[in-house]
Amino acid sequence: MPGPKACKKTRKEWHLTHWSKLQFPVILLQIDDWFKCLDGLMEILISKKVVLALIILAAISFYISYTFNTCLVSSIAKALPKWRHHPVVPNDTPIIHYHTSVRVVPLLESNESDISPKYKFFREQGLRPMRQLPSALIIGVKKGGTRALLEFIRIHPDVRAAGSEVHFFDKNYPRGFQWYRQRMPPTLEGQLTIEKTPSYFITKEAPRRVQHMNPSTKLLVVVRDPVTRAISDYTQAISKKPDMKPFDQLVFINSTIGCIVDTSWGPVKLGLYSRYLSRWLKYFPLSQFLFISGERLVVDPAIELKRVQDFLGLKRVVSERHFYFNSTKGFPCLFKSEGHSTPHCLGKTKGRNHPYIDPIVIQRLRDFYRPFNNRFYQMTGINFGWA
Ligand SMILES: Nc1ncnc2c1ncn2[C@@H]1O[C@H](COP(=O)(O)OS(=O)(=O)O)[C@@H](OP(=O)(O)O)[C@H]1O
Repeated sequence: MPGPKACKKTRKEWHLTHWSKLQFPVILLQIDDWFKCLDGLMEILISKKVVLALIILAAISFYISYTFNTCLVSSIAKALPKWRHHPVVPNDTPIIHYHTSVRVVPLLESNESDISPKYKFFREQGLRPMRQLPSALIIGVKKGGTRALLEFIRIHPDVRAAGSEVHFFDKNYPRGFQWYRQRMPPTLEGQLTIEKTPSYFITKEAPRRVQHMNPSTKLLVVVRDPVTRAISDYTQAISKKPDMKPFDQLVFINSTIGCIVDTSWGPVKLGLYSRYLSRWLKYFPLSQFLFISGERLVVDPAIELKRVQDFLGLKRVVSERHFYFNSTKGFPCLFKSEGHSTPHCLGKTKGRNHPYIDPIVIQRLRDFYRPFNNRFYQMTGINFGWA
């Protein structure tokens, strides 16, 4: 049995005594013996050479990890500005759906603002809607029934419309066509984009500008008896400015009832349809216009919608079954539409009560408009029957 001095032997001796004991009969090995020899083992491990080797090893591994991280950070930094300078995904970038727990969100262009069911449907089908410039415009006339027409035609599954008036061809033209296109809803191939801004009809530059966008643009004009149109226009104006003078004072020069009609007053001037139309006809053939009767749109919307669908080359989808007459409102309303799944009418700014106007004033206005109306009937080939 080795005594306490056994492990104070030289390393050579230790190898001789203990390694030989490991390789040969284990019986010879005594637990006591091993405890005492641990000291010897430690002595070897903490010898100077081992410590030096460990320091070198640590230094090498630190250098490798530092170099790797620096390269990684610099390559990310190089890539970042590219994302910043190209914020818009081209329109033909496919929308990818991954069925994993990670939600993939289109990084650069978001169509999330358009939450209409038609749009959601496209996305669910993996289709790629794109924004297009309108191929049809409701250009007028103000207070003719343009909102009703837009809301009725957009029930059609192949029609998508800009919700609010964009005023591109009158006020926003300097912003450019790219800006205009971005205001349009996304559509699929075969779907038609439509926009309505009634002031286009009376804007001098609009015909040339629309032609510049697309000479085959289809133009829809909802017209209404210019006398009731003028009263409707006045009703809207006084609702915003209650201290306005009465209609019969504004409609005549010098406020003298029955005297000369003031054609410089907006509500009167806008009813001179033939004048405005002749401007448009310098840029577009008559075949590119569809004139819709504002009166018939109230009495029988389905008939007018049939004409509109035919003119736009659409399947006849919108029909009688989409409308009901709301006797409280006094106007046709919709059972459902793009934005509502329940029956609803147009807003309360549509179908306002008109103020009482002296019948003499009305007759005077009718006489005034007659020659202009006849001219308009001749130009369009349609007798709208305004008395
Ligand atoms: N279904 C239905 N519901 C409500 N109102 C209807 C409808 N169909 C046509 N109209 C008539 O539309 C008139 C408003 O015309 P616009 O939408 O062209 O007005 S605007 O120029 O956009 O302000 C509006 O004019 P007012 O009656 O003077 O308010 C209505 O007569």
